This record gives sequence, structure tokens and C-alpha cells, in this order.
Amino acid sequence: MDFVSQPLPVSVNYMMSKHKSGANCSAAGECVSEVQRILRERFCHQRLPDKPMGLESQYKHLLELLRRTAVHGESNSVLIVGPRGAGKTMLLSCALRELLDLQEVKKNVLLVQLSGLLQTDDRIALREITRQLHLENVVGDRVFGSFAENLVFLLEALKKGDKSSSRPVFFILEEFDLFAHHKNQTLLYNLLDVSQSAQTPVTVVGLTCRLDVLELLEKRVKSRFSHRQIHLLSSLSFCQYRDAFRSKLSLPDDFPDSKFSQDWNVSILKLCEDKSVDEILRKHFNSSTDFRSLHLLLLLAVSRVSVSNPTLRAADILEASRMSNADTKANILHGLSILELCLIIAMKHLNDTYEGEPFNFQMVHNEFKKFIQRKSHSIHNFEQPVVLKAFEHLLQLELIRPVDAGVCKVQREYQLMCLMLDQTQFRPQWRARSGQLMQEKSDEMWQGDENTKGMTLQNSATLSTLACLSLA
Ligand SMILES: Nc1ncnc2c1ncn2[C@@H]1O[C@H](COP(=O)(O)OP(=O)(O)OP(=O)(O)O)[C@@H](O)[C@H]1O
Repeated sequence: MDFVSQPLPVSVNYMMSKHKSGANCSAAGECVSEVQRILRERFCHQRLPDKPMGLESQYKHLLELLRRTAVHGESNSVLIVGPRGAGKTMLLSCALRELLDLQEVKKNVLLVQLSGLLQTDDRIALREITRQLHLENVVGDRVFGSFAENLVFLLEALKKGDKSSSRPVFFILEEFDLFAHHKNQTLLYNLLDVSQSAQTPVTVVGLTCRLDVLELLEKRVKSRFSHRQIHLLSSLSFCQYRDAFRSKLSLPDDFPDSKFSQDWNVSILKLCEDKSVDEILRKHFNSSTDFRSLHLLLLLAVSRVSVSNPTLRAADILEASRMSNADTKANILHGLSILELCLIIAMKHLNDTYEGEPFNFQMVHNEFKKFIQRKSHSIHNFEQPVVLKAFEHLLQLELIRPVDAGVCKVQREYQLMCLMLDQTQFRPQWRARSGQLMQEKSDEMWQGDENTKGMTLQNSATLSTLACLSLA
């Protein structure tokens, strides 16, 4: 290994740079990148919070259930139900973290994690269970008569030498409701069956967003479920939300540069008192109390921190809020080519003319050709395959959508489409895009006609775009 070229840990780098003359700038740089590393880890779910905020009773309940399996060998089953981003995975991970801190539990307990999005049928799920329990060699080429036989064999294989005690197993099923769509719900039936019988200490923990998840279970599966449910419904107040904002941005005590971290933490306190920041937070809180959207806002704000701007300012939060609320579809319009923009305008024309009726490629192309005839000097006459390619790109970007995706017999050029943009997404983007093009290219000078409403145009590329504007 080439240790010389390996990057040094930040703290070592920082210590070294501290002793160098004129090292202030590089030390500040190190601190800023360390701040960004810590906070990004925090916001990208790589680090669990110390305690789940506002979920104390649910946390205690879950921890006790898991402890009873791990310590006393009791089997159980439980569902954690809550909306997206409510903290289901985080709650379970925190409880497991606390439980696995106990030495005797850590040695004994086995974890199997499945997700309804990944294990799409029971065969794949069983293979994954075998893999996670490290029993591939034990199973070998053995053939099993049924799924239940296979599962029982796996659990038997986990029994210790004295045959009386088994190692407790936690089966964690993320997106639990998707497992209910597997054929005959065999996996759920067998897991819940094992959790009911006294064979092996097993706890099945299901995580789901669906409140009606029990309705999806077959009768025989439902009857084997313990009907324990932990609901995560946000009861967060704005004050708690603001506290979370402060604590999520604060630097830990073990930050390599204590002076920097003190200054940073003071600046975060000041930020929390800022009126405009309070307003933004209130707006975010009113639209969603989940921490995932708060993390996105903070991630965008923290990415604006640099050596020249080493603390977070209210303007950074404001800009981050603007970016996180931006209309993504309208933003896509910024990146379109001139031909694609022309096609979008042609579609909008058709929409206006036929009052929102669907259109096909031929209609759009005809409209586009009419425009070229009128303004032949302002836009290049593209060949039909090129126009079709641009049209398909718009389809890929989901700016247009087939009216009936099931009808695939129709020739591509005649397939009916509808435009997925509305008036509000049109106008501001249009102006921004034409303005942007005007700035980008300034080779040829051109005086606008009455369609451009007296504006002076800078070049032919802009000309085409603004000629499009006259179409709109
Ligand atoms: N009460 C809370 N306290 C601290 N952090 C929280 C809390 N609730 C959610 N979070 C944070 O919000 C983020 C999303 O949480 P998590 O992934 O656990 O949600 P989830 O309910 O499992 O979502 P999904 O249904 O999409 O799987 C995580 O970074 C988590 O740390």
C-alpha cells in the first residue's frame, strides 16, 4: 500500500498544518471540509441520532419487546406503522443499537433484514435468509419438500451444541405490505407461525406505511400475528422542530478545532434567532414535519459553506429553501435544446387550439413546419428523424406522456400524447431560458422584429429561441 499518497486524517492534517507558517487558510479549509463531512453524514442517514426525538414511548415499547426475545428467548411479532420519513427504520435501528450494546446479547442474537422492494418473491427471500444466516454450506444441494421445511431446517441449524437453546433471530421486514403480495403469503405465514410456536426465539418486525396492512393478510396469516402495532404519528411541535434544526447543525464536542466549533455553534444559535430563518422553518414545518425534508434543506444550505463563507448565513438557508421548493419539471426546461423548446411550444399551440386534446408527433411536426415556413430565416430546418429524436427525448424526460400506454400497435408517429406542463410552468422558464441563451452567445448581432417586442437580440441561437417565443 502506498502510504505516502494516502490522504491523512483530517485531525492529523489539521495538527500539522497548525504548525506551519501562514497555515490559517489551509486550517480553515480543513475545518470547513470536516464540518461538511460530519453534517453530510448526519443528513444522509449514515449516522443515527442519539435518541429518537418525540418517540420516547414507542422506543421504550419496541426495546422491551426486542429485549424479551434477546434475553428471555420469548418469540414475538410487531408492526411499526407510520408515514414515509416518520422514522420507522431509525426507531428500530436505535433500539437494536441499544440492545446490541449488551455483550451477552451481541454474541447471541442474529439479524435477518429483508425488504419487500428487493426480495420480490419467497424463493429470493429464502435465499437471502440463508445467506444472511451464513448457512449456504449447511444447506448445500439439499432439496426440500416445502418452504416450511426449508425454514425449519435453517432455524434448526442455528441451535447450539446442547440442542436445547437456540440463538434468537430478529426478522426485519421493510416494506412489509409488499410481502403480502407474494404467492400464498408463504414467507409471512411461516415466519409468523414460527414466532407463535415455541420452537425458536424469533421476533418478526414489519415496517410499513400502510395503515390497512392487516387487511392485506390472509386469514391464516393474520391469526398467527400478535396484533402488536407501534404507530409513529408525528406530534412534533414547532419548538421541537426548531430545536432539531439547531442540534442537527451543531458541531460535536470532539470536533478537532474547538475554537472553530465554538464559533460555528454560536453562529447557529444566532441563525435560529433570525426572523427570516424562523419564517422559512415555519413554512417547512407547516408543509411537512418529517425530518427527511428538513435534512434536504440543511444539506443544500451546508453545501454553500466554503473557506470564504465559513459559517451558515440566513441567505444560505433562504437559497436552500428556494432550491428545495423549486419545480423540478420547470427546471428541466432550462436544459432543453432549441429544437426541443420549439416542439414544446408547438405542443402548447396545439393544446390551446384544440383545448387540451391529445396530439401525435405528426401534428406537432406539422405545426413546427408551419412555423419554419413563416420564419425560415430564424431557425434551421431539421430533418424529420432529428425532430422525432427530439420528440422521443421529451417523452423520456416525461414532459409528454402517451395517453394510453397499453396501445403499442400504433406507429410511433401517430401515438397520442399529452403535454405534462401547465401554464405556470411555462412562462417564467421561457423568459429565463431565452435570457440565458442571450447571455451565453453573442457572436452575431441581429435587430428584432415586432414579434420580439423591440428587444435587441444578440445572436442567431437566441434568435431562434425568441422566434419561438413569438410562436407562444
Ligand atoms: N423522531 C426522530 N428523531 C430523529 N431523527 C428522525 C426522527 N424521525 C425521523 N428521523 C430522521 O429522518 C430520516 C428518515 O427516517 P427513516 O428512514 O427512519 O424513515 P422511515 O419511516 O423508515 O421512512 P420510509 O418509510 O421511507 O422507509 C432519518 O435520517 C432519521 O434519522
